[in-house]
Formats: sequence, C-alpha cells, structure tokens
Amino acid sequence: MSEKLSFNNRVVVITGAGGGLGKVYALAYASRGARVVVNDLGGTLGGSGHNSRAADLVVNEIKKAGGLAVANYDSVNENGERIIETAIKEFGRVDVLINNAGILRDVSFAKMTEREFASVVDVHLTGGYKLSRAAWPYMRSQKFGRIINTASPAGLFGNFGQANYSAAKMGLVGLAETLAKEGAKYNINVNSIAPLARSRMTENVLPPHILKQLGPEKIVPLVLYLTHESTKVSNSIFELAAGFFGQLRWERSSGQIFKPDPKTYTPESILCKWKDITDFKDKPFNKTQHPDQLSDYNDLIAKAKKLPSNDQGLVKINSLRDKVVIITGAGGGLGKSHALWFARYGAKVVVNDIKNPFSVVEEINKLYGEGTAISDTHDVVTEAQSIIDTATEKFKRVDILVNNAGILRDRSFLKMKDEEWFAVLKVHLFSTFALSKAVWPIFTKQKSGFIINTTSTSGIYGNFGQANYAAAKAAILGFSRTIALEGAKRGIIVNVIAPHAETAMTKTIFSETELSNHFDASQVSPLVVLLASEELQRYASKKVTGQLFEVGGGWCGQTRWQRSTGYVSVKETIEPEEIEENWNHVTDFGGSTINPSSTEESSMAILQSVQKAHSSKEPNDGVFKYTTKDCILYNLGLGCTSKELKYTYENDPNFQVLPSFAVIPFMQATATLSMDNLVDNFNYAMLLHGEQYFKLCTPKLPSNGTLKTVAKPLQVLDKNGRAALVVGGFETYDTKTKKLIAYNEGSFFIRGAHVPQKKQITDGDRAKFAIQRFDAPSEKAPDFEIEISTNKDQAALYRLSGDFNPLHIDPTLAKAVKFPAPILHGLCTLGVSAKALFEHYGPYEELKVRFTNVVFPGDTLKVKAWKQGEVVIFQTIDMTKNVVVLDNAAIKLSQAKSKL
Ligand SMILES: CCCCCCCCCCCCCC(=O)CC(=O)SCCNC(=O)CCNC(=O)[C@H](O)C(C)(C)COP(=O)(O)OP(=O)(O)OC[C@H]1O[C@@H](n2cnc3c(N)ncnc32)[C@H](O)[C@@H]1OP(=O)(O)O
Ligand SMILES: NC(=O)C1=CN([C@@H]2O[C@H](COP(=O)(O)OP(=O)(O)OC[C@H]3O[C@@H](n4cnc5c(N)ncnc54)[C@H](O)[C@@H]3O)[C@@H](O)[C@H]2O)C=CC1
Repeated sequence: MSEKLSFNNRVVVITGAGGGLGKVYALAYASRGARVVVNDLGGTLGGSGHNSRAADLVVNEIKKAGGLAVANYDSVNENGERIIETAIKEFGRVDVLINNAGILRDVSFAKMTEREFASVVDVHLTGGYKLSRAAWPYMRSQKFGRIINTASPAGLFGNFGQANYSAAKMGLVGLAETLAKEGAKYNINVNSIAPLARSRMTENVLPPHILKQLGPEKIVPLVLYLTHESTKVSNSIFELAAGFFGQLRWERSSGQIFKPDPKTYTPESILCKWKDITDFKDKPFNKTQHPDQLSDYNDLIAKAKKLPSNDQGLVKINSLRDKVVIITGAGGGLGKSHALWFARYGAKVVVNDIKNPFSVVEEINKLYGEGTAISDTHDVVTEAQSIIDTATEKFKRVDILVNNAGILRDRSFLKMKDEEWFAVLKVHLFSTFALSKAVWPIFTKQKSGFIINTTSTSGIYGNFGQANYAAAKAAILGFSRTIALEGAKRGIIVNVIAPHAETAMTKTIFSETELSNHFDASQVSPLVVLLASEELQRYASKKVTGQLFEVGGGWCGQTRWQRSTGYVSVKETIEPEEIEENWNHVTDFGGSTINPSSTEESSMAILQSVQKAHSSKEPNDGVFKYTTKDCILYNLGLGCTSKELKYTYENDPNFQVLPSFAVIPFMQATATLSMDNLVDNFNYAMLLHGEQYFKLCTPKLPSNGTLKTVAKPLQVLDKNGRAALVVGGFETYDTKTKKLIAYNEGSFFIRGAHVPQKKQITDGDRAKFAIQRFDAPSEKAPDFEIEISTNKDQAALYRLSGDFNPLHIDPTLAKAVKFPAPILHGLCTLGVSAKALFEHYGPYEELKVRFTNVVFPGDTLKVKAWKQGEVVIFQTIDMTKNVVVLDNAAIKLSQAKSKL
C-alpha cells in the first residue's frame, strides 16, 4: 500500500467549493492536512445572485473536523485575483489551484443568446484564466504548483444544448495544455479532468439510479493524486465517473499526402483519398500518432513534393456552383486563399475583412467575372449580423460560413494581460459564436448549410506563449462539436480545421526554417472547399460532421480522442493511494482503448466498464446452475402463460424445457469470450448481436442441473477498420455426465472496434448449418404463419433469464445509444419464434438466425415458415414497425417425432 499522500503545509485554493464537487475536494484536502481557501460566490446554478452561506458552511465543517480553512466569496471571473490574495494573506502561499467553479445556461443553440454564451464562458474559462494567472507568479517563484482545470465530456465530445458550456470546457483543456508547457520548468503541473458526478448540475439530466452511481466522492481521489507533490503527471486529460478512471489523449491519423501543386491538389484529389485520411491506419510515409504537438510538416511536405500529380478520381465537385460563401478575415492569408478557391469552384464569395478585402475582391472578379465576390468590412466581433446581411442583400442567400478571422496576442503567461486574453477570445471564439448564430436560422430554414471553423494545433495541443489563443481555439472545437450535433437534424454540417500555412500570422510563431518549405495557404483551401461540398457527404462512407482535420503542406489528417483502458475501483471509498497503485491501468493504452465520439457513448462505455468490474467481482467461469424455476422464468419471458402448464408448471406431466433454452447457458458465458481482448477499441455499448446458431446435442434439455460452457473464438475479423466481427463457439456440457448437451455459435458486430492483423482469426471451424444461407422464398406463400403479440413488460421479464444489459430496461441508456425506448432482447425474439415453430413442426435439432432489426416490447410479430424437407426456413417480421427482425433463419427438424 502506498504511503498516505499528505498535504500538510500545502495551501489549496478551490473555486466553487460551496457545494458539489468543490465541497468534497475541500473536505478531502483539509482531512489530509491542507489549508484550504473555500471560494464560492453562492449564486444559483444559472449564476445569478450571491450568498456567503455556501462557503461558510464548508469552512465550518472543515474546522469542526479539526482542519484549517478560510472562506472567500468572490466571483472567479469578476475578481478572481482576490481569491488568490486571500490565500496569500491568510496562509502565505498557494500550492494547488482547482478551477472548479461553474454555472449552466443550457439551451438549444437556436435559442442561445450572446449573454447565455458569454456568461458561461466567462465563469468557466475566463474564471479559470483569472485564477491561474493570479496564482502563476507565486507558483513560479516557489517552483511548485499544481493546477486542475475542470473540463467536461460535453467539452470533449459536445452535448446537445451546451454550445456555451462545451466551448468553455474545451477551452479549459487548451488553456491547461499551454500552462503545462509553460509551467514544466517550474514544477508546475497542469492537468484537466472531465468528470461525471452527482450534483445540482446533473441531478435534472440523469435518472436517480444513474446518479446513485455517480457520487462526487469518486472524483476526489484522482484530483488528490494529480495534485500531490510526489506526482509528476502534467499536460494530461482524464475522464472519470462512478469509480472509473481513464486517460484521454489525441489520436491523429497518418492521413494522406498529396503533391502540393495547385493544379492537381484539389478537393477532388482529397475526396478520392478520403478513406486514407480517416482510416487511422499506418502508412509508409506516416503513422497513426498520439501527439502533444503538430505534425512534422517539413517531413511530410518533403515526401509530398516527390509524389506524381494527384489523381482526381471520378467525382467532380459541382455543388459549390452558385453557392454563397462568407469567409471572415479573407483580406489575406488563409481566408484569401479560401476565397479564391471557392470562386474557382463557382461560388459567390463575401470577402470579409476589417482591413482590406478590396484587393482580394478585385482579383477574384478579374479571374471569375464581375460580381463573383463582394467585400465586407464589418467587425466579426461586433457586427456579425451585418456580415450576413451583406451576403443576403447582395446574393439573397448564404450556404457556407468559414470562420477564419483571427489575431494574435502572444505573451508568456506570466506577462499576459487581461486585455490580451479578452481580445483573442473575442475575435476567435465570440465571433465564431456570433456568426454561426447569425446564419443558423437561414440554414435551418433552407434545411442545409455548411460551417467550417478554424482551430489551431495550439488549441489542440497547447503552445508556449499562447494561453489565450490556445484557449480560444480549443473552445471553438468544443463549440463546433455541439453545434454539429444540434445541426444534424437541420441539415447543417459543421467541421473544424487546424491549418498549417505561412501567413502574416504564423510568421510570428514559426521560425524561418519551419516555414522554409513555403507552406502555402493554397495547400489548405482544397480541404475547406471539400468540407463545404455535398459530394463529400454523398461519397464518404459516413456523414462528415463534428470532425477535426489537421491540414498543411499537402497533408491532411484527422484527429480524434482515444481513451485508455482505464481502471475501475469497486471500493465504496476510493483513496488516492489506490489511484497511485493502479496508475499503469489508468494510463494503459496498450489494451482495449476506445475512441469516444459523443458524450453519451463515452459515458455509456464508462458505466459499462464499471458494471463489468462489479459483476466480475464474481468470476464468470461459464458454470450455470439452474432449476425448473429458471426454465419456467425463461418460458414466461417468451410469453408463455398459465394456460400452457407444460411450460409454466413443473408438476405438469408434460412439463418441458423449450429447445431454445440452449441459448441461456450461452448467454451466461459470453463474457468468457473476453471480446475486449480480442479486438482493439472494444466498447460494449457499440456491440450488436449479429447472428445466433445452436445445436441440441441431447433429445431433450434437462429441466435442472449444472452446466459448464466453454467459449472459443472462431473468427475475429476486421471490417474496414471501422468495426469488428467476432464469432464465438460455445460448447455446453453437463458437469455431472460430462456430456455435451448443446453447442452455440454467436456472431457479434462491434462498431468502432478494429482488429490488427496479428489479432485476426479467420480459420475457426464453423458449424455447416450456421454458415448456410437460408433465404425466405418470399415469392412462395408460407406453409405456416402465425402472429404473436409481445407485451410491454416482456423485456423486463426476459432479462431475468440472464441478459441484464440496461439497454433492455433503462430509457435513459436506450436514448443514450439513440433508441427511442428500451429494446427487446434479440434472443427473446428468437425464442418466441422458435416456440411457435416447435409447436407447429415439432422438435428440431439446429437453429440459426440473423438479427436484422430491433423489436420494441409490445410490438406484434409474425413468423412465416416454409418447410423444405427436414429444413424449415423462417422469417420473423415486426408487424408494428413493418420490418423483418429475424432473417436468413431456419431450423433443422429432428428425425424423431416430427409433427408433419
Ligand atoms: C451515464 C449514462 C448516460 C449517458 C447520458 C449522458 C448525458 C449527460 C451529459 C452530461 C455531460 C456534461 C456533464 C457536465 O459537465 C455537467 C453538466 O453540464 S450537467 C447538465 C448537462 N446538460 C445537458 O445534458 C442538457 C440537457 N438538455 C436540456 O436541458 C434541454 O434539452 C435543453 C435545455 C437543451 C432544451 O433546450 P431548449 O432550447 O429549451 O429546447 P427545446 O426543448 O425548446 O427544444 C428545441 C428543439 O431541440 C430538441 N431538443 C431539445 N433537447 C434535446 C436533446 N437533449 N437532444 C436532442 N434534441 C433535443 C427539441 O426536440 C426541439 O426540437 P425541434 O425539432 O426544434 O422541435
Ligand atoms: N457534476 C458533473 O457531473 C460535472 C461537473 N463538471 C464541472 O465540475 C465543476 C463543479 O460542478 P458541480 O459541483 O457539479 O456543480 P455545482 O453547481 O455544485 O458547483 C459549482 C459551484 O461553483 C460556484 N460558482 C458559480 N459561479 C461562480 C463564480 N462566478 N465564482 C465563484 N463560484 C462560482 C457555484 O456557486 C457552485 O457552488 C463545474 O465546473 C462543472 O462544470 C464537469 C463535468 C461533469
């Protein structure tokens, strides 16, 4: 057991510590000897009002427990420096800063006001800046500091109704990454956390049984560990909830290089290589990376220049013709290049720039005809609507918005002035909000629109001397992910680029050598044009929205999150020492990692990991003990009733186990297949049961006993790097007689997973019947069909036979994975259909099905069957939804006692 992590003599400042997470932090630090500044404005969740009571109560509780604490009631964003002054005045130093204070102003983007956006950014992001800025000189001079920025899954992945909050929270990540780089040589560690916990923030968005698992005390141990003097971790991001602790890192695809010549490096050339940009597979010229800085563009452009002319593919980009595009900051640099490229593709261009858009307009109109481009000199910060008005007055519409305008106010954090902070946030972040907001109703009305926002590798990875710029650019990423979510059903596409090019701006950041390859802005614009095209949406394998692309020098790559396997503590009380002992698991990227792309997916995966950890407290060895009660419960789960005593009454002379009960020991043993070890990026929440086959190896299944099922992977296949197919063979033995009584083959499709070559299994022996194709002869009338009503509670009952996946009972979790309601188990639909066939055709010895759609409890099913010799092909249709739910399905009748 590690030595207890003490905070004796340390001074810890926690903002927003009057309740929720901040309060539990304050109590924990004080209990370990820290002197604590408990700051809290004491306002409402929405940030109005103030009240000293919240902070005072926490201080009193600390003092009552023998600790040392002082209250502070200042607002982090209005006078955050006074909070640090309190620490200095009362305790003489500041060692640890937890930027925790926060408010919510959740509202759909369509309705979000500038004030609702600004107020949330001010408290979270500017509050975090103010506190860090005030503490920085002290931490530097004492050569010790620990800072935690509290981000959120909403910032990392986006979340409906939180465009403001997502911006603020991702901005804190960009700020933390930069401070980590600037603080490294002064032993100032800066990390971000993205927690999920029960508090007044979440109590109205998550159901009680989920909130019950999300105790705020389960967040504390990581925060304590990260801020302890012995911990050297910095510039890292962690997701945690319910006892799960995982690390997030950027994952950048190897991408694709293109000869950087303006003739053939075109949107078309990128489109025909789109798969290579987004496949996250190593390439000869580059590998998938997990970086904390931008690509080696010099290396990439050197390779790109050696390439032959780029293949234009078969698709011509025509959808930009006569479209109207607004490009901000287009008087020079990247914006100018974008304007020229859009005009080249037939678009009408509004060239906005506060300085001089006129020369660009003149150049475009000379090249492409008078009236192709018009100038606009409005300020993106204060006149967003006027910029849109310029477009609608002149061209009567807007189709594409490219938020490109920007400024720099680079300064080491120690010297950064508030006005430099605010100026950069206003031009980059607030203007992106304002312009996106101004076009939103237009795009909504026309049910289409494209927004391309501009972040930066400084925003993704942080950059020395750019705390303001990194925060603003990271915030744009969080903002974009949320409006992409909210725009989806409005036909609005939103993507983000992180460009690398030589412009007036970057000449101040990159050295001559770094830019000596002359990274022309025209090597960025083709991707921007493609991201604004309908052709990309049409020809890409999946919708391209809410994505992040790094681009420059003839290279395009995609960047996404990757989360480590993580560590789950099943203890009621989790101490930081336990985190320290399991740090290798928290930060393990060698096992089954995932690439979460939404808050729900990420949260679901966390809860599944927690559930798995708790359930594997009792090791699953494939042993299944059962009695007649289990058989009856299974039969009831298939809809059997007391009118069918042979299925529901153990003393009925004909009491029997339905043949499909053979899937139950299989179900119990699926965990022993350890799919998370068979594939990479396994996420239980993304698993679909594709097919099921079973063979009865005994005339009648016993109605009680102890069975043992042994699982073996038969096939583990990669599906274009976007999914995995796992087929497992499951032999079920009677432990008393040692006889094989049933054999199952289950096929599972895991979206988002992938299988590297070395893990692939292709040669497993499959049962012949399992791989045989059985197409319903739909041109022929079935020789048997029957309608079966399921009931609303059928999934609630069937799950008691062993499949407790909350997807079948919990409306919140069902919604989290995009189902309108909990769904019926596929194996239940199989059992219901198999019972009908058993009763009509008699005993069978093999069965196989493919699950083709979901059934909702209460739906009516129709089973159609066609007998062909000893085989009965069947199909099950959900009559309520009018979809086939079981297909490629058949039973093989037993030789003995067939009814027909
Ligand atoms: C653990 C497993 C569970 C996984 C789920 C995890 C989800 C939890 C996410 C929390 C992540 C962040 C945690 C954190 O950092 C602390 C917090 O922030 S906690 C608070 C988190 N807040 C939210 O999740 C927002 C919840 N949503 C809402 O509060 C309301 O939906 C909202 C305020 C956004 C409604 O806004 P409003 O403008 O009032 O919209 P309307 O109701 O008028 O509807 C307009 C329009 O939008 C549609 N709509 C509304 N909400 C949603 C939605 N959540 N998803 C999809 N669509 C939505 C609505 O139907 C209307 O559509 P029309 O077509 O225009 O009619
Ligand atoms: N609860 C959760 O699941 C998650 C919370 N977070 C973040 O964790 C932090 C703590 O949140 P919770 O404890 O859940 O909510 P909370 O609302 O209980 O705590 C936030 C505290 O900040 C205080 N505060 C608000 N504005 C302030 C200001 N201007 N100056 C000083 N104090 C101010 C509030 O009075 C409140 O006590 C917040 O930053 C939140 O965004 C992030 C992800 C998830």
